[in-house]
Amino acid sequence: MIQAGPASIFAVPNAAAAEVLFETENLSVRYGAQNALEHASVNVRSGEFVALIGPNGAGKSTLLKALLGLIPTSGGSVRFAPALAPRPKDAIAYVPQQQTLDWSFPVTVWEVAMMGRTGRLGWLRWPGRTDREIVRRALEQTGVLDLRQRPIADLSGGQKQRVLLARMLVRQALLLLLDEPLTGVDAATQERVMALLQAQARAGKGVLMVTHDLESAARWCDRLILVNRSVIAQGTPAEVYTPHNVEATFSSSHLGPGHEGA
Ligand SMILES: Nc1ncnc2c1ncn2[C@@H]1O[C@H](COP(=O)(O)OP(=O)(O)OP(=O)(O)O)[C@@H](O)[C@H]1O
Repeated sequence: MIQAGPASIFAVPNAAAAEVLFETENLSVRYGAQNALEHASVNVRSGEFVALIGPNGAGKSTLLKALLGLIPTSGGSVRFAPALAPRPKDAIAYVPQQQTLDWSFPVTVWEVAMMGRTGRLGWLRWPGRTDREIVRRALEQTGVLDLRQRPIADLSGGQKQRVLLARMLVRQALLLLLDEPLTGVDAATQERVMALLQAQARAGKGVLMVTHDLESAARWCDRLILVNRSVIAQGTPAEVYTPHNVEATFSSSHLGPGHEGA
């Protein structure tokens, strides 16, 4: 049973006028002989908090990486809104999976968050008072301001995740792509992260978050995209969160022998 949560309380503001920030059409990605993603047609509008949900190996990270141009696509297209199109990488903030990063790097929490400003600062420009204030506010919002002098290697998993969120916030990007930001965080922090991301969407950003937590996504997000190599269903939680769709998305049979490409 899905409880009426924040997602159903707040409709997407002025949805008709909200700008489509990106749109994929029949996007496909292959790794060698393996089809990781097939014919995915999805979009995210400004003002929307969207969850990308599926089991391990479903192609969720692949979709984010394809959007960012980090991996080659094998078919289909990605179209960005004019506001993002000139330099999509500058207008998109990406939070990769925590375990893909090197946390032994000798930098402090403050320095990692400030790295989110470097794209805007450019070479040879020292962070100014505005940059420092933006970083301070982001660390405060994510609840790690008191850890700012600590080396990142000393942090717990949940604290690391908060630092990554702070680094994302300071980018002040239009489109936020997050790969499993709820991994390793406790239940209370999960709610805080979801509230923070929803607030970003309400402020006009587009947010696309990979998660395995269907229940939480259904409570907080405006739309869900269920994926298992191809898009199984997409729509509002009420439309999409059905036993049939959950079964179709998470049943291992979907990733049977056909998972290998021809
Ligand atoms: N660099 C790569 N080379 C070869 N195969 C890859 C590569 N990256 C991913 N794959 C494969 O592509 C498929 C989709 O992987 P992807 O990482 O997108 O899944 P995911 O949905 O993000 O999974 P998870 O929930 O486990 O993070 C998997 O079968 C994976 O093994």
